[in-house]
Amino acid sequence: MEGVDYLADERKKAEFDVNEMKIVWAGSRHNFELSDRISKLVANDPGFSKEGRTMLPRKELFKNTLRKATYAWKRIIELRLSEEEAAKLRHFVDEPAFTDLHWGMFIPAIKGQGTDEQQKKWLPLAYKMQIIGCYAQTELGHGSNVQGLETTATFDPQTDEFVIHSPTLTSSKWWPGGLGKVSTHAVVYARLITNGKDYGINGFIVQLRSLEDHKPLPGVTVGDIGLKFGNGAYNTMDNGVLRFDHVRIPRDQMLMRVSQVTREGKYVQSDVPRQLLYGTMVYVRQTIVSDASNALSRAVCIATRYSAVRRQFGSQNGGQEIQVIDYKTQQNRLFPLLASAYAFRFVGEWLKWLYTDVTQRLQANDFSTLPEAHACTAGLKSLTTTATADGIEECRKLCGGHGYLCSSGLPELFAVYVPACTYEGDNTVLLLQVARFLMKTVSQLGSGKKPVGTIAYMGRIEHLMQCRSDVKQAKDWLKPSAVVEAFEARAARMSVACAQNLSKFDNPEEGFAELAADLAEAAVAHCQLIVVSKFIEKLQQDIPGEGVKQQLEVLCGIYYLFLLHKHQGDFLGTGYITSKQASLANDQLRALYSQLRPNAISLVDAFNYTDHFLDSILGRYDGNVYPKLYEAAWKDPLNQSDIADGFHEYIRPLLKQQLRTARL
Ligand SMILES: CCCCCCCC(=O)SCCNC(=O)CCNC(=O)[C@H](O)C(C)(C)COP(=O)(O)OP(=O)(O)OC[C@H]1O[C@@H](n2cnc3c(N)ncnc32)[C@H](O)[C@@H]1OP(=O)(O)O
Ligand SMILES: Cc1cc2nc3c(=O)[nH]c(=O)nc-3n(C[C@H](O)[C@H](O)[C@H](O)COP(=O)(O)OP(=O)(O)OC[C@H]3O[C@@H](n4cnc5c(N)ncnc54)[C@H](O)[C@@H]3O)c2cc1C
Repeated sequence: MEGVDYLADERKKAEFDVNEMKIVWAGSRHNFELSDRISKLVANDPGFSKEGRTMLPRKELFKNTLRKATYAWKRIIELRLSEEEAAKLRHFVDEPAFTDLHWGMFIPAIKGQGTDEQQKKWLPLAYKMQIIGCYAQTELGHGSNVQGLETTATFDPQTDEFVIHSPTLTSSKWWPGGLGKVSTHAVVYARLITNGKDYGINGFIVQLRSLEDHKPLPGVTVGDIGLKFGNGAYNTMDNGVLRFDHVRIPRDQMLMRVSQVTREGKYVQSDVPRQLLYGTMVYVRQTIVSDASNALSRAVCIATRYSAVRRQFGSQNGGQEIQVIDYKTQQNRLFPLLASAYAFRFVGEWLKWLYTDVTQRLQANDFSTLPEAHACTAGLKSLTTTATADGIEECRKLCGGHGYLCSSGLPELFAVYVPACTYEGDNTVLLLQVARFLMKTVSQLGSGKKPVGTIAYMGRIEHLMQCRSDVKQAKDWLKPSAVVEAFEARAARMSVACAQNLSKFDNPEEGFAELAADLAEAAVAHCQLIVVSKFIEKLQQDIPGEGVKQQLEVLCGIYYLFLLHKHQGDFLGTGYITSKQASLANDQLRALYSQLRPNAISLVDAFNYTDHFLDSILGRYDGNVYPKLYEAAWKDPLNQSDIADGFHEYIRPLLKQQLRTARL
C-alpha cells in the first residue's frame, strides 16, 4: 500500500532529535540545507533517473552518462549554481563520469603545480569546460612506483618544445578516468630529460584531441581499456589507454611551480620540496576519506532499514516473527559499521581541516607539516576505504538473498566503491608510507625533536611503554582517557617493536622489506588511534539537540570497543590489557548494542538520503520492500515476454528430443 510508513514504529522509538543529528552529520546547518536542497532537486528531475542503469549494454550506458553529465552542466548554468552547489549536484547525480577527474584531479593539478601564469591561462578554459582534462599518471607497467614511470618529455632547445614519447609498450598510460573517449587534454606525468640528463617525473599539460572534430591529434593513440567489474557500476567511466609518438608541446606547458626548464634548457629546482609534485594525490586522498563515510553510510542505511523490515523465526501462537535486527549476531555485524560511518565522517571533517591548514602553510612557504599531512591522508585513505569496501559487502550479506539483487543497490555500490582500495594509491603501499613515517619518528625520539600533531603521543613513549590499563569494571571502558591510552600504548608499542626488529638488520631497506607485514599492522594501529581520538575530540565539543550527544557517545563506544575486540591480540600481546579487561570490554560492547537498538533507524535517517540517491528497494524510507521487489522483478527485460528469446532455438528441440526418447 502506497503512503504507509512501515518503519513508523521504529521511528517512534528514537531517543534523540533526528533533525539536530542531521546537522551534526552534515557538518553544519549550511551544509545540511545545501545537501537537502540539491539532493531533492536531483531526485525530482527525471533527467537524472537511474532506472534500468544496471541493464544497459556498455555503449548505451556510456552514452547515457555523457547525456547526464551534459544535462547536469546545463542545469548548473541555468540555475547559476555556485561551485559548492555544482559539486553537490554532481555528487547526488551519483554516476562516475569524466567530470570527476576533470574537476577532481585535472583542475587541482594545475592549481597545485602550475605557476600563476599557467593557472591564468588554463583554469578559465577548464572552469568553462571549453577543454576537458584528466590525470594521466599510471602506466601499463607502473602505477604504485611513480618514480618508475617510463614516458619521456625531452626538451628540444631548437624549437623550445618538449617531445612527449612512449618508448615502450609498458609506458602506455593505462587507467586514467575520462581519458578513453572524452578528455581533450591531460596532465601527463613523464620523465623530464634535458641536456641528456633525466630529472625524474614532472607534470605536463598535453592536448590529446582536436577541439574541432575531437579526433586524436597526430602522434596520439588513445582509447578505452575495456569493461570493468560489475554491472553498470564504474563502466560509466572511460578509463583509458594513451600512447605518444614524439608529440611536441610548448615549453610553457610543463607545470612549473616545483621546478622549471629555462629557454636554454637548464633545469631549475624551486625552493619548494619536490614532493609537492605528489600534491594532487594528497588532495584527492583527503576527499576519498570524506567520501568513505558517504558510501559506508549508504550501505548501512540500506542494511539497517531492511533488517528492521525483515523477519525470520520465533513466531509463537501465530504472532509475528522476530525482526532480524534483534538478533545479537546481526547487531554485532551491523552496529559497528553504523558507528564506523559516523567515525569516518568526523575524521574526514578533521582531515579536511588539516589539509586546509597545510595548504595555507605551503602558500606561506612553510613545509613543516607536509610529512604529517602525507602520512595522515595516505593512512586514513587506506584505513577508511578498506573498512568501507568490506563494510558494503558485509551489508550485502546482512540483507540475505535479497542483498544479491541489483535492485538492493548494494552490488552496484560495492562495484563502484571497491577500486577506491586501489586507486589513488594501493592501500598496502600507502600503509607502508605511514610505517616509514612512524619509523622515522621513533628513530628521532632521543634527538630532542618533539613529535607534534597526530604523533605527539610518541613524546610520552616511556610512559606508554610501561603503563597498564586500570579498567576494573565494564563501564570503566566508557572513560575516554582509558580508551585513548589503550590505543596509544598499542600503537606506540607496535611501532617500537618494529623499530627494534629493524635495527637488527645491517641494511635498513632489507629490514623494511622483510618486516613489511608487521610494519603495515603498526600503521593500522596508528591510524585507528587517529580515528578514535578524533571521534572522542568531537564529543568534547558543544553538541546541541536533545539526546544527540548521548547517541554519539554510544556510537563512539561501539566503534572503539569493536576495534578493541577485533584486535584483542594486539592489546593483549603488547601487554597493555589483561584477558579479564578484554572480556569486560566485550561486556560493555554488548550493553551499548542494546542502547543503540531503539535508535538504529533514526540514526540512519539522520543521513538524510533520498530514495533516489539510495536507489535501493531494501533501503526505501517507507520500508515497503516486498511489493516493490515483486514489481521490480517484472520490469526485467527477461520478463517482457512469456517465452524467452532462444527458447525455440535451443530448449524446444531439447524438450522434443526428451519427449521422443520417453515415448520409445
Ligand atoms: C576524483 C576521484 C577519483 C579517483 C581516481 C583515481 C585517480 C588515481 O588513481 S591517480 C594515480 C594515483 N597514483 C598513486 O597514488 C601512486 C601511489 N604511489 C605513490 O604515491 C608514490 O610513488 C609512493 C608514495 C608510494 C612512493 O614515493 P617515492 O617518491 O617513490 O618514494 P619514497 O621514498 O617512499 O618517498 C620519498 C619521500 O617523499 C615523501 N612522499 C611520498 N609521497 C608523498 C606525498 N604524496 N606528499 C608528500 N610527501 C610524499 C615520502 O614520505 C618520502 O619522504 P622522506 O624522504 O622524508 O622520507
Ligand atoms: C578504477 C580506477 C581508476 C583509476 N584512475 C586513475 C586515474 O585517473 N589516473 C591515473 O593515473 N591512474 C588511475 N588509476 C590507477 C591507480 O592509481 C593504480 O592502479 C594504483 O595506484 C595502484 O597501482 P598498480 O595498479 O600499479 O598496483 P601494483 O603496484 O601493481 O599493485 C599490485 C600488488 O602489489 C602490491 N605492491 C606493490 N608495491 C608494493 C610494495 N612496495 N610493497 C608491498 N606490496 C606492494 C600491492 O599491494 C598490490 O597487492 C586508476 C585505477 C583504477 C582501478
